[in-house]
Amino acid sequence: MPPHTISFPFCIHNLLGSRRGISKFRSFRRKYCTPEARRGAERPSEGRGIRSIHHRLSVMEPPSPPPPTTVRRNPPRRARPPPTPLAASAKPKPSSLSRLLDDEAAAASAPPPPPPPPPSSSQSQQEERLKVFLRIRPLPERCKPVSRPTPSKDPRRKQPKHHHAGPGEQLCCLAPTGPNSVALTVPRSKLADPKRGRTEVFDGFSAVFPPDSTQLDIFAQVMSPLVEDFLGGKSGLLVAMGPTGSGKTHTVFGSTRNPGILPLTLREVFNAQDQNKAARQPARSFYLSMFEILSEGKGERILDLLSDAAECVLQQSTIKGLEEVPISNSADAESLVSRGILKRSTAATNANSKSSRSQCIITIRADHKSRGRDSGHSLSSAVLTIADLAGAERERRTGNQGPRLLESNFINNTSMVFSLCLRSLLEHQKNQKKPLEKHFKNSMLTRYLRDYLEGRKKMTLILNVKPGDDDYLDTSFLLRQASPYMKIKYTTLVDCSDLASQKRSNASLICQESKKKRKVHKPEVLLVEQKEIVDTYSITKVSEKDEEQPMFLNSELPRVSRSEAIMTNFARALWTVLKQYKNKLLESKNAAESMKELIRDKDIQIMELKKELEVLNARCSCKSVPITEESSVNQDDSVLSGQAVRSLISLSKKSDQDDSLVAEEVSEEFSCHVPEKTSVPCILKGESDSCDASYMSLIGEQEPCSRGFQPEKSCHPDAFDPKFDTEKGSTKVQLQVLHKELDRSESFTEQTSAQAVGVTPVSGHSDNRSDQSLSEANNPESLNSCLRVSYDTEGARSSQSSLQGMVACQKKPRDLDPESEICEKAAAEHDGSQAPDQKSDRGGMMASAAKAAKDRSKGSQAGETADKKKEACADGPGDTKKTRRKLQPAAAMMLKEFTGADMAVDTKREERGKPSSRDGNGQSEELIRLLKVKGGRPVRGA
Ligand SMILES: Nc1ncnc2c1ncn2[C@@H]1O[C@H](COP(=O)(O)OP(=O)(O)OP(=O)(O)O)[C@@H](O)[C@H]1O
Repeated sequence: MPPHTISFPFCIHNLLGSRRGISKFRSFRRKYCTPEARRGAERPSEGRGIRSIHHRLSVMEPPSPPPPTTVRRNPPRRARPPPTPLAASAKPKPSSLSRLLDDEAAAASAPPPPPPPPPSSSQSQQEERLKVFLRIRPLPERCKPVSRPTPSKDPRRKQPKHHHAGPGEQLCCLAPTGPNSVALTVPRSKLADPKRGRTEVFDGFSAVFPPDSTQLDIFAQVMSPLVEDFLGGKSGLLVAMGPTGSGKTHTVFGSTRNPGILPLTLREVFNAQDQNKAARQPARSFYLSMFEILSEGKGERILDLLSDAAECVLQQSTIKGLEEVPISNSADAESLVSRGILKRSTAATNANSKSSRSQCIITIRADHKSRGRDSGHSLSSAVLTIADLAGAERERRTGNQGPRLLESNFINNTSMVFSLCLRSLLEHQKNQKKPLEKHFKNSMLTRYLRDYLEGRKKMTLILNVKPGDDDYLDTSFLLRQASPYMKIKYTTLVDCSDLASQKRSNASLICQESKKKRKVHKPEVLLVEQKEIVDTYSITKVSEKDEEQPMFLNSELPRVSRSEAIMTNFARALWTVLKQYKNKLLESKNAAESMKELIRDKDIQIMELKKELEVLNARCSCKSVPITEESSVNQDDSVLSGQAVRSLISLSKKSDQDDSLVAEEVSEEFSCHVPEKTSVPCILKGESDSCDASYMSLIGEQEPCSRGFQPEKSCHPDAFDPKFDTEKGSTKVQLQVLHKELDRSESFTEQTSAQAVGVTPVSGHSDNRSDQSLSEANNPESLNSCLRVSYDTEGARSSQSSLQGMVACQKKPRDLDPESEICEKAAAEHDGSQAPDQKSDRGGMMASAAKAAKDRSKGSQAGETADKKKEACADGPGDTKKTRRKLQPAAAMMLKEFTGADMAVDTKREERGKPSSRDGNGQSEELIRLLKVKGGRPVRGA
């Protein structure tokens, strides 16, 4: 009995030899042991006791090693049988004879079976999957390959002993197990338990090329279908992937003696071209471009390998600045490629003596010229792309350092991004709810190959692997990574590979989608709409074509939605900016409106002032001023002015001490206008005083006329203090007075002319000397002379005698002018009371008016006087020219001087940033202007 069939307690009982144990043992043996075992157990040689146990243990077989684990990846699926109907399955099984009879009868009566339906194009397209080929590179010659025995499936079979590689030998970890599968065995050194082997079988490849495969074999199976599609107008891509030194470059470019896929493709293409020419089919023109994507430091760069031009720029999936060289035969094309290979950046690493440091991409573009010309449709061109990627590297194996290490990082990153893109596509296809991740954005290579990586164009992968034990990790990683890609389906391939037309079709989709949404968000997509109109116009033909491709449209929806989102965001941003501009416009519009209103108000004010002025003019012209002077027109100016000044000085001497002080200030101020370089400075001081007085008397005379003031109140000389101007409205009054003066001058001239013809003007004050003197002062000629004294040095010289008289008058005013005393008395009598008699003494009226003005502006005069003095003094030297000008009519000149000084003061105040008191209501300037215009009018008789 085999010992392993007996449990331990029974052995003990057997050994003990007890009856009970023996009986139990026998019953157990009868029950569980085989007859052979029973016979063996009953053998006489195998007695009882310890000796028999030892014997039994010695004959026990040694334990066999555990069977190796085999993992199958991508096993081919078997088709399930169609489910049988329940009724049929419920029937009792017929006998074999009856079955035969039934079959014969059915074959005779049944119609012939319909032929299997041919696979439709859509079905075949749906079935089309990403082709993944595997090429196993031969081991280097120095390494003698040692084949590892394939693991036996029978666990009972004795497993062969592990073969240890001798010197110069290398074990292979990868071996093809069929046309589409390989077995990857974990090397012993990598096994956690050396006694347990582990093998992975990768199945489902389009083809597995063993190490002894030739380049032609590869081309025939891998590249030929792509070339056929390309010549048929379809784009295609072949990507060579694999770890460094696995033979990617060898596979793509080959060598002179052993040309790779690219030279063979070029030969194939031009062979087909020759055949087309022979068959007189429309010829195509081909263009070749070759560039590399490399990393020098941080960023990625694109370099054209066929031209000396430096860098190219990647814009979406188009490379700007890339030269496409037209090729007419394979030899030229191959030499071009050879030159490009020489330019490609390579470096020696521990893993490969000529390791590629960049991703190299070669494109062959076929232009269908004749088709475009004849039909008038846009040209379509197919592009065949071959990409030789730089192999993933392990730092430990390559021993890279410094810039090489940076290159390694770039290469590995690009490989990873490429793999992620395919992985995402696969997962998206498995589960449509999973979005297609935008991994392509993370590298230039994937951005360029976006259409292929998102399943819109056909791609083929060729995995290059090294079979050595040392390369197990690289090989395992690549196989695990890439074997799922063969499940990627091509359901929606783009027929037309023309990038421009594809973009247009995308635009048309955006247009259609936006049109739908426009109903909902009308104002938001207003700007987008305009853009879309242009797009729609330019893509009419394409949209017609799109209607015939519902499948394509379905696949484009995610992309379109993304583009739409971008456009919507753009439109929103634009809308916000426009809103802001609109608000600004409204603000400025409101500001303009308010300004307009302000201007309108000002205009109204000006108009009112004008009207007021006209009314005053009319009133003044109605009231004729008594002019008692009969022949003073013909008298000497100096005499007249002397009389006038005399009378005024007498008035001023009658005023109180404060008034005289103010008058002194005023005289000082006016004297400041006198040029310093005058020849008679000592006289001018007194002259100016007298002139001021006369000037004030003139204005004072007019004031009751124009404003109805009481004559008793106007007898104060301060009434004509220039500082009175600072008060609001005073300017208006003064200028009105001046204006009246102008009118008076005119009327006086008229009267004078009338006197000359014998007409004596009627005046109630003709017998009054004071009035006479005032009327003399009112005379333009006398004024003229007075001003001549004040402002014109030449005039002062000419009338020196009269000035001397004026100074004398100033010294003894009371003696010289007793009339002034009377005036003063009258003023004192009527001071503070209302005496509307306009025919009363004008000197008293002036004095009272001046006093009232003085009281009003006394506080503000002190500061103002100082300012004015400064300003006037500053203007003094500049007034030299003024003093030398020709004599003008007194009123005009006075007005000019007055307004000019005011204007100067105002201008300076404005310059100092202080608002002018005269411009408090903005009317002074306008009035001055008007009066200037009025003053500039030629005075009759002047
Ligand atoms: N199938 C092959 N038959 C003969 N020699 C090969 C084969 N594959 C590769 N080789 C040789 O192996 C060496 C490395 O190959 P290759 O440069 O093509 O590797 P690679 O994958 O392009 O490496 P890398 O990614 O570093 O550029 C070359 O000398 C090449 O001749």
